[in-house]
Amino acid sequence: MSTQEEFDEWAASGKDRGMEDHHWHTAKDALSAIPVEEGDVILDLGTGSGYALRALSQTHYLSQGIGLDGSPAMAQNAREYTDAVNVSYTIGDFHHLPFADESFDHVWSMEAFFFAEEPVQLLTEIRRVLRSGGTLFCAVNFYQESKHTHKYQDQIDVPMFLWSQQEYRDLFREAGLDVAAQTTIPDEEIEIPPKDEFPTEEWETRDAMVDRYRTWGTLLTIGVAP
Ligand SMILES: C[S@@+](CC[C@H](N)C(=O)[O-])C[C@H]1O[C@@H](n2cnc3c(N)ncnc32)[C@H](O)[C@@H]1O
Repeated sequence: MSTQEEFDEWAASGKDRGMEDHHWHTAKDALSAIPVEEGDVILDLGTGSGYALRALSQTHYLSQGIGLDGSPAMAQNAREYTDAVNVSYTIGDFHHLPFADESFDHVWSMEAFFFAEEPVQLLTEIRRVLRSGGTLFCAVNFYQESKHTHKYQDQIDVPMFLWSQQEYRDLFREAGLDVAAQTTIPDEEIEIPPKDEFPTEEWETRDAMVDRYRTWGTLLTIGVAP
């Protein structure tokens, strides 16, 4: 199955909203750290339900927010979830961004990066469309150190790449971005049952669940265009 087909199915079955609810636990902290200034233009790559731009447009005066997604069904759902005039959603492949050089102040991407077939090409494209001083906020929960997320690859029919924290930093730099910061954001909202309730349907042990959500949570790597 192609990535587009997979996510078209997710959008049709309402999983886009499920992802939004779940990702919001840590996305809200990461989004609030983006140094958005009045009139900024923001790009959301692999936008899914488009919630990140909806949230930013409610708290900041954006000149424009554009969400790009490879799944037409995801982009269509995202359009239907908002009537904000300065936010739009478009279909496209994030390896070939249909935007002019230096046209964005910030790029946001959550839980989408690891679907790239050519991650360095994706980063190079992001570097190209960012203005000098512009930022990339890249949030992922599927990464090398968070070993209890590795099983996610078995639950989805498209290949995902598994980088370490160091590899994210190295590849950002290889694409011409400075690394401003890297941090992990714990998911404090997910409820973790007491020890005697394990195993659950999804988790073998309580320790595994704590490791996944509280210890490693979401990896946020922040790049800056020089
Ligand atoms: C796991 S979802 C995350 C959606 C949203 N960012 C969130 O936090 O809920 C990954 C999204 O990336 C999109 N995607 C995957 N590969 C893509 C590509 N090559 N170009 C554009 N979008 C892509 C998928 O269609 C999907 O909507």
